[in-house]
Amino acid sequence: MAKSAEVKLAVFGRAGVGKSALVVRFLTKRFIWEYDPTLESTYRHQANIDDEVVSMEILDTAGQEDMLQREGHMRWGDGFVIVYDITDRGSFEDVAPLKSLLEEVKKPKNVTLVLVGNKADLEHARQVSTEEGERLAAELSCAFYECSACTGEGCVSEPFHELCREVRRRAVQGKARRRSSTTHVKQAINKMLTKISS
Ligand SMILES: Nc1nc2c(ncn2[C@@H]2O[C@H](COP(=O)(O)OP(=O)(O)OP(=O)(O)O)[C@@H](O)[C@H]2O)c(=O)[nH]1
Repeated sequence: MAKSAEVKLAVFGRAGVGKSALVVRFLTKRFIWEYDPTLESTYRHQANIDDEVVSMEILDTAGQEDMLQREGHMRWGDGFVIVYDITDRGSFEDVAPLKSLLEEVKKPKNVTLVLVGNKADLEHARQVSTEEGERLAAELSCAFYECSACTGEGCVSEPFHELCREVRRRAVQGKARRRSSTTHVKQAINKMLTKISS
């Protein structure tokens, strides 16, 4: 039987960058032109990723959420998609502060994220180059994708799947570390007991 895992993903980014459009494109392979500005929505989705059945809970946050809500959503998530709009430099400038807030809320080692530049179909209106996106992702130590929720170009599924992979990798590493430190403690106690009894 295939292994299974549950992963909670939250999607952040300035209002209007296309968070809802991306999530809906990922889940349904469709694009819907107009959405009500999101209050917040949660979706469930299952995918087979590297021979593991991954159950995702995806939270599409509201670009205009307040700080308290934002921090709550950051605490909730295991992994994060930060989205900017390649035709809106301001949305790109929001990315680094979002990462810093994530690090404050989660502690740096618990922040697993991918960066997505959306609206790649609007090349004529581009304000952020692909190289700038790549550079920022390198600074933030995360994977980077450019895509279009509108046309589906740039493989919209990949950021979500890669994020699940990274969350799972880190969970497995964390478990191994905890197991090895438990083993060390057990060995130390055994040593002490051997000494006392000899
Ligand atoms: N051309 C183009 N338009 C897009 C794309 N993605 C989203 N849009 C449009 O951008 C607008 C905002 O999209 P939303 O998905 O509502 O953005 P959001 O980030 O969820 O916004 P909030 O819910 O207010 O935070 C809508 O009019 C979409 O049709 C894209 O890839 N290309």
